[in-house]
This record gives sequence, C-alpha cells and structure tokens, in this order.
Amino acid sequence: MIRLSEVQKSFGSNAVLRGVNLEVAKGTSTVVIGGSGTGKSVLLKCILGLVTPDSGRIEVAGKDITTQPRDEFLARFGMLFQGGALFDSLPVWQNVAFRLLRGELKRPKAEARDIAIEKLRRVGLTPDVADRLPAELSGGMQKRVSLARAIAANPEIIFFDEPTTGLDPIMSGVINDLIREIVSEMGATAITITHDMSSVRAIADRVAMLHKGKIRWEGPISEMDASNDPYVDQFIHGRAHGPIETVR
Ligand SMILES: Nc1ncnc2c1ncn2[C@@H]1O[C@H](COP(=O)(O)OP(=O)(O)OP(=O)(O)O)[C@@H](O)[C@H]1O
Repeated sequence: MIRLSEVQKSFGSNAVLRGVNLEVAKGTSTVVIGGSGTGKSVLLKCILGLVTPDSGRIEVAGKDITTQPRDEFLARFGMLFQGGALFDSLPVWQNVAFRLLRGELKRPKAEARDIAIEKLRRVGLTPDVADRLPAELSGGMQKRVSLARAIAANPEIIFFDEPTTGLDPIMSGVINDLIREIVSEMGATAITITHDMSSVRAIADRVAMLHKGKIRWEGPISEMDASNDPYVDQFIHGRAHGPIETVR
C-alpha cells in the first residue's frame, strides 16, 4: 500500500502539490491523469524520495518513507521513464540488467545476463536482441527494452511515466496490454502517468485526477465515464472548453 496524506510541495511561489491524499492498494494499478504541469511527475518523485515534500506524509507498506534506508527502499521500485532513457553505449542486455550489475541488487554477470534474456522474452523480444545497441532498434522495441528493465529485479512497485508517448496506436496497444499483463502476473503495485486515454482504460484499476494541486477525483475505471465531474469529463473527452483553463 502506498499512502499519501496532505502532501504539499512548492517550488518558490509555484504551489504544485497543495494537499494530496491518495491511497494505492497493494497489487493494484492506479493511473494519474491531469493537465501538463499539474505535478504528476513531482508526485512520483515525492514517493521515490527524489523530491522532498514541504509537509505531509508518505508511507509505503505502512512505513514513513523518510525513515527507510535509501538504497534498500529504491531497490523495491521499478521505473519506466518517459522516453525510455536507455544508455546508448550499452548493449540491450546490460541496459535491462543495469541494476543487477551494481549496487544493492548486484548478481554475478552470467546470471544477470540470463535474467535479462528472460525478461526480454517476457516483453516479446528474442535473445538475439540482447547484444544489439539500443540505437539499432525501433522505438517500439526500445520501449519493450525499457519495460524489461523496469521489471528486471521483480519490483514490488512499478512506476510508468508516459509509457506510450511517441508510439503508433497499434504499438501503444501492445505496450498497454503488456503492462497490464505484467502487473497482474507479478502482483506488483503500479502507478502510471499518461495523457493517453486508451492507456488509462487498458492499464487502470483506479484513476486519480490531479488538478490544481489536489486529487480532484479518484475512483475505479468503471466509474470514470459516469463520474459527473466536469473536470474529469473535459479531460477524458479532450474538450477545449470547460472548467479547466487552457492556455492558448
Ligand atoms: N525541480 C524543480 N524545480 C522547480 N520547479 C519544478 C521542479 N520540478 C517540477 N517543477 C514545476 O512543477 C510543476 C509540475 O511539474 P510536473 O513535471 O510534475 O508536471 P506534470 O504534471 O508531470 O506535467 P507533464 O504532463 O507536462 O509531464 C511545473 O510547473 C514545473 O515547472
């Protein structure tokens, strides 16, 4: 369980999070939606301890994150970064096994390679991809490699930041399905940030909408369309007009 209570964070005069309350139950998948710049990434960074909130409390599995030893704590997370963030100079398998080759999760090299190949297979890539460089792969394949890296250490919690950005609709669908399958299969707790409504529908058990620094609406995906919240409606239908101010 991840629990945020009254989390606030400002950067100078920019009050980004203004009292966020959110609970994500163990083994469930929550998608956070909201306009650009509403603080979705800042929210994930607060949970990871990369950004320190000004006030409020964040607990993971019942423990205040500020009391946890850093490396051990981070070892429990997997992360699919926006844009993939693969290391260009490392072959695919070393990208996938990155965290298994150093630090808290270090394994012998041959074992790390075997795990990388198994995870590549899990995301639909054949072992011959392992020794290629990321630049030799298509965008969709690179995204799969990033996904394999996110799950390489069997994390309890996985964050997906814009997992389908830059992919065509068919490849987006494939990645969404893979994320859903992997999260269910691993029993992982997942939080995803996306603007892609087809991703929201494919990945989410629950949806939370961040607006003006607070969770405006939160509920099961099955109730999103009938939320009767004008902000949610405007967002999910991509309407230019409504209560959410748009900058032109
Ligand atoms: N380290 C930082 N220093 C100063 N301001 C920051 C910092 N990180 C984020 N911000 C500000 O916080 C606000 C929220 O940013 P964030 O990246 O969380 O938005 P987002 O909802 O993820 O947006 P997008 O959907 O466009 O990725 C922005 O106004 C941003 O400029």
